[in-house]
Amino acid sequence: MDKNSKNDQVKDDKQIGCWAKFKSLFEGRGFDLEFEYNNHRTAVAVGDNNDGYKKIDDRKSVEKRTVSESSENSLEGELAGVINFYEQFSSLGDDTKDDVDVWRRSSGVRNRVSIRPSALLTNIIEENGECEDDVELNRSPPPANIPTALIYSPPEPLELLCVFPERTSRVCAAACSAVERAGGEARSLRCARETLDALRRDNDTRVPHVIVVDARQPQQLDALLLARAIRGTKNTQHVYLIAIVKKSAYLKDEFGVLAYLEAGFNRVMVETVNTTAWCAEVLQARSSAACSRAQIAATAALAAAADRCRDLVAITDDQQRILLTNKSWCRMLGWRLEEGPRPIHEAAGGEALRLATTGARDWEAPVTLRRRAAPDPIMLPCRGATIGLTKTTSHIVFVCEPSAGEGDRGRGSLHSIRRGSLDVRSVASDGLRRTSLAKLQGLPLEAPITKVISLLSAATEGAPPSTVACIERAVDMLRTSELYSPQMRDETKLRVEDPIATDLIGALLSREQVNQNLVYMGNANVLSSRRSSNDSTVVRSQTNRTNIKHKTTGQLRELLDTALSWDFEIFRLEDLTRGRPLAHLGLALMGGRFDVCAALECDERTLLHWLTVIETNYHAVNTYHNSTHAADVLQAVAYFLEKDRLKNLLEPVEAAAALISAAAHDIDHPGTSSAFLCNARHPLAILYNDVSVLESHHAALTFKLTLNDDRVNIFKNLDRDTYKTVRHHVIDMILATEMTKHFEHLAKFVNVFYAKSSGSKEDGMHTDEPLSLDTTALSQPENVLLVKRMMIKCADVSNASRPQKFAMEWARRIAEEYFLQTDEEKAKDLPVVMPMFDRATCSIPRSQIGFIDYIIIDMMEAWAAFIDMPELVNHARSNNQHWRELDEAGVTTLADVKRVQRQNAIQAPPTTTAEPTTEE
Ligand SMILES: Nc1ncnc2c1ncn2[C@@H]1O[C@@H]2COP(=O)(O)O[C@H]2[C@H]1O
Repeated sequence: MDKNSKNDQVKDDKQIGCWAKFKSLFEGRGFDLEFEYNNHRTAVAVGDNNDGYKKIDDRKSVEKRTVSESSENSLEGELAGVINFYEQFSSLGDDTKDDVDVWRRSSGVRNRVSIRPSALLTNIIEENGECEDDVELNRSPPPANIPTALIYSPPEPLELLCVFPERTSRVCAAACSAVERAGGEARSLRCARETLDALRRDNDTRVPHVIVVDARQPQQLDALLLARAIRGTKNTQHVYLIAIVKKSAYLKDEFGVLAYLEAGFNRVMVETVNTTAWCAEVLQARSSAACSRAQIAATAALAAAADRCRDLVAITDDQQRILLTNKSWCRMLGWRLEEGPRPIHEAAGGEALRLATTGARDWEAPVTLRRRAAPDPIMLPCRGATIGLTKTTSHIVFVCEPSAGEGDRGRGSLHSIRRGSLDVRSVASDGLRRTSLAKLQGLPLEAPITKVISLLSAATEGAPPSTVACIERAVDMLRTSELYSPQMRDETKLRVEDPIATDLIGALLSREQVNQNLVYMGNANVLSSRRSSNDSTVVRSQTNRTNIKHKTTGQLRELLDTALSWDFEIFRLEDLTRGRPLAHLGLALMGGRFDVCAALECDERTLLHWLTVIETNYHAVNTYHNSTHAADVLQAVAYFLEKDRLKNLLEPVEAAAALISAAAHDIDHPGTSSAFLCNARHPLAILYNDVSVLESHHAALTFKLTLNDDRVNIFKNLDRDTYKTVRHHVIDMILATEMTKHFEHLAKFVNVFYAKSSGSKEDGMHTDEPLSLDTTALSQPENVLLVKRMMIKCADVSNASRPQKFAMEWARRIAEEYFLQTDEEKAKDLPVVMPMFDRATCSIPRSQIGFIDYIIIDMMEAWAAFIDMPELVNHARSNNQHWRELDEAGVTTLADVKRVQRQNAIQAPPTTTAEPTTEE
């Protein structure tokens, strides 16, 4: 074929392909069309009301082409219009390999329809919405190995359509009579127009098995043009097309058949009037057509199956260009339902792809998939296979198992988890929910835990059964929402052996002690009169109290000089300051050593006022949760801040925030627990919805008091951003003191800063392995947050890690406070949060042993190694031992403990009583 005729052919292709699409897709539907070619929008269209053809050039000029009246409704007329359009259209470029994109606007929605004019099979791709039927049938070649059951097709009466311009054609008559002899049915038509009309009309009911086209008289019937038009019509892929040619023409050109085959004919046949020959011919054609139809239907069924499965499926050609993807693939990776052929490596990588490219026939390996909406790839287990009828590969199939998804997964098996539905449609039946869920699925959101589960799931592939079982267990645990909820390591033993410890730890760690079914108490202020009322925020005026002068007597000064030692005499400070240790110690540490005033750009006077207001809002009547406890926690935080690890880590403003949090962390503590407040329906519990009641109140009141009055507002000179940062840190640290989240904070800290050093057992569940400190994670701010939380938490319960005499006094004080709560609960007929903490029966040593064993030791070990302060653990262990000895010695009640304390005091060198040093 010379270049000119080739070009003509190409042009014909375009015309026919386009025409066919016009006819089958747009006719009568009132579409507005735009064509995009080589990304150059220009073009055309069939007008809304069949008013002609428009040309819209570069979206600016609109040229209307009206089909002449005379040619309207005729095949020639329509073709003429389309040819006119295409002449202009093809002048844009001659690269016929490119798809032509047609933008179809209908009901305000723009759909892209992609047409490849030069292809025998015209692809139609709809960008929005579901594919149309013809898309399903056209889009992929049959797989190489279609199961025979799927392609079995029962014999059916033969349908023949003859297209012969000559009414009295003998060839046509012979063909028709052969069909009748074979028990089939024949129709004959005379022109292309009638043929195409009939095909469209009967498209769903009577698509013939065989169409015979008379190609002997091109002037009367352009057989090649018609063949292309037929192939461009819906549901005609399986039709067996026979071209009838003259013997002379047939014999003239040995490659002449190629033009027919390219146009869509299946066979070129020399004219014959022999009925027997025709009979054999049509029977063979029927069989071939039926087989082709069954294969196409089977392909459609397999494609539908792929679309409905939750695995992500992609099929490539031998060049690894993706030809077909299923809906899960599109949803998960953010692809459109049908994308033009694109290299798989744009979407996938990893071992699976390596195996696919090295010619493996069948493989299972992890694949990494890139999602359009998310920066990080996901790793999934993938099974793949190469398909080919012969030794050469025609297709490569990738089936990737989604990791845990929504929907109907079963529990307990990794397999079932991996099979968790990614198909959000399966979990909702109504369209609205489906849409919004589908949107959610497309959001670029993924929690790290999801990635972890994906990775773990991928790691099971090919792993030994013991490892798979271990990973399954791990994934099961990770899937629970209560990742950090406390689980006592030896709960049974604790319960059986020590109900007191169980009581205490249970109360500290769990909110379940709260009984929601209580009878309403009537009076919301159920706090006893021994505690200040906090049913409304208490902002006590400090006017009659403020004049604390930063003047200290010699003794106090001497004591404060030791403020940064771990055996700091906190109770002596309490005495020397007449129960106002916080302001003094705060001024010494925050104003002096840590220069919080410089960090916050406030003067010392403001700091002094602030400390005073904060201290005033602690309840001196509380035996434990008073300002001495606040001062003690402040002192511990200051001590920790002096450690090299933290000194080098925290900015001055962060250190200031830590000291502020420590000082204020229990402000206005009522001396009863959050559980008590919830049970009593206290206004604070109502205000904070029973969630983190006390801690929320401490944080909120701190800011309320601070911001209320310029004279105490230590934040007043901070710029907006710094204030926000400080506020964030203070709130975060105060909230971290909530004991129900104890294990959450501890586990996060340990997970981030400790690595298993060696000796890990195969099942990975062994917990007593040596941990080695790894501080590389400190470069990330969110991990520094974990450090700060851990710091205030350890400070908050550091009393058990103090030298023995301090630990004992704190234990006595907290026990007293617990007993008071129990007294009050009983008096008010409230549920008793810690029934074992009854002053008559409770063993204080045993409560301390439990507290140290279950709360203190692990945490202090982690923290002590981090800041290099072994005495934290040493003191805790020796206190534990001491309590055990006291327990064995029969020490039980408060009175017993006090007696021991007195004996110890007599044995210890006397301490001088200090003069009060503050002026009021
Ligand atoms: N030595 C101790 N013995 C028993 N419980 C304690 C001891 N020290 C602190 N706690 C508890 O630990 C809790 C930590 O947070 P709170 O300060 O709110 O309340 C504290 C007490 O309930």
